[in-house]
Amino acid sequence: MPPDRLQEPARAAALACVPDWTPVLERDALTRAFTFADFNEAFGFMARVALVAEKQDHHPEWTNCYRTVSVTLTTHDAGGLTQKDIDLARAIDKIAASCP
Ligand SMILES: C[C@H](O)[C@H](O)[C@H]1CNC2=NC(N)=NC(=O)C2=N1
Repeated sequence: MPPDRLQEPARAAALACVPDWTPVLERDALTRAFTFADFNEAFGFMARVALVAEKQDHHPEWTNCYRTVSVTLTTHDAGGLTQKDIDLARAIDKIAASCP
């Protein structure tokens, strides 16, 4: 059973928890870019996020160009944003905050 898409007013409250992420309205997704000191740090971030994504069974759409990792989150099974995206975004923010 896919999780329910976030609807107002819960959607606004959920988005307030991830203020550094930008809504992608045409996809009902969230996106954020992270830039690190070098490629090694960027890849280390990705490795840590990958483990959390697997644990949450919720996976990012992402690209990496040298020091930058661009992450987009949406719930494919639901066709839009769910609480799983918010939870993963917050986990990703914590990982990024702990990187040098
Ligand atoms: C079978 C497995 O639980 C599902 O395919 C999970 C895997 N990871 C996922 N990740 C994301 N972003 N959206 C999903 O709907 C999703 N579904």
